[in-house]
Amino acid sequence: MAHIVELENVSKRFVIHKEKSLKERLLNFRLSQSHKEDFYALRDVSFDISVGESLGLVGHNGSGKSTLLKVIGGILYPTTGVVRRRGRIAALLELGTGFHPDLTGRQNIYLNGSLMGLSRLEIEKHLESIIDFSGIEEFIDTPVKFYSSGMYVRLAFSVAVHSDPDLLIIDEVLAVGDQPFQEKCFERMREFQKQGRTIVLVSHSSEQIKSFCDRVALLHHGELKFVGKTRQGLKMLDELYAAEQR
Ligand SMILES: Nc1ncnc2c1ncn2[C@@H]1O[C@H](COP(=O)(O)OP(=O)(O)OP(=O)(O)O)[C@@H](O)[C@H]1O
Repeated sequence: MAHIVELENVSKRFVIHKEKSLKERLLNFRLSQSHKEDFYALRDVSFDISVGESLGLVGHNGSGKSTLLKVIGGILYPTTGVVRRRGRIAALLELGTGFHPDLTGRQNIYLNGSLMGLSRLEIEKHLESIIDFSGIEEFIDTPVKFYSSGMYVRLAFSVAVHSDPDLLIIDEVLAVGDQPFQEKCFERMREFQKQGRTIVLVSHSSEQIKSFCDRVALLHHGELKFVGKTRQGLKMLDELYAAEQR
């Protein structure tokens, strides 16, 4: 089957700042209070995502899921390794990504839509439908800095699904939407599945992953531990969690 994304030995390094203890400062005869350290959020991750599949990305807090989504979506460059992707991508990442706080909801539809690859004409064509799906027409001319997190997600999801993506990337964000809106989103995502589009979903809800994903990729401390059948991956995730609790 054709691949929409190929990841080859992808690593992502961040530089983190650490406070020195007083002892360390005295022993090193240095007065600076912090030092820099390399931290690998992803290590040597390789796998492919096939056209039309729904892949769940699972792992504990801090395991590298959001970082990997950003690398897949082209928002972050990998430090080493190669990412190949095809088609139009719509990414729903951390709240507020791709939005300007001082602009209104309506203005942000133009901003966000163009970031997702829509022309002004295409945005105008879908404008009413985007506003309608979001269910926040009353606040559409209010600056988004006054939006609740649920309102942000409503607008962001609506723009994303109207951008005609080949690959839809969704980080945890849907969790902040209320139950009826979440159901509406999953309904729309199921339509996407039927149309043969590809979806990558991060969720801490095993039920959501089980009911929605054909396969899962399991990250643990930045390393890919498993890619394959959803039930098997979720079982491994539980085992890793149990091992860490011991
Ligand atoms: N810009 C950054 N600078 C430094 N460290 C970062 C940066 N972004 C992420 N990290 C670190 O990389 C690690 C992985 O973060 P990431 O957000 O990808 O995890 P996650 O699996 O999505 O976690 P969660 O389930 O809690 O959302 C974490 O330790 C995080 O602190």
